[in-house]
Amino acid sequence: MAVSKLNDEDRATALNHLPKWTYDSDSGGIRRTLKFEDFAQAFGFMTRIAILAEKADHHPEWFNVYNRVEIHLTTHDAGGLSQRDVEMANAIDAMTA
Ligand SMILES: C[C@H](O)[C@H](O)[C@H]1CNC2=NC(N)=NC(=O)C2=N1
Repeated sequence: MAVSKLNDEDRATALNHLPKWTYDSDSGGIRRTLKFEDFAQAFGFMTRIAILAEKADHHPEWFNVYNRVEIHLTTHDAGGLSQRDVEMANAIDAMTA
């Protein structure tokens, strides 16, 4: 399914609803860092996201050290932030609320 990059206005609106995420103008994506109690909690979270990502065919870029997970969401096919990233960010927020 074709997916397009959000324009500036739609991106600003989306980011207003995602206060835990930071726009990275260099990459055109959004970032959030999460901290868990320990590695098992962090990895369990990553596993749940991995299942969602496979279903959505939309995959996060991420980095994990012990209890910290740094997530970067961008849409390679669109060359920046798309609605798919916004949906993934919302799913992540819902899972960590
Ligand atoms: C062929 C397949 O649909 C694409 O490569 C999907 C897979 N996962 C993806 N994940 C992300 N983050 N961006 C994409 O453009 C993307 N494309």
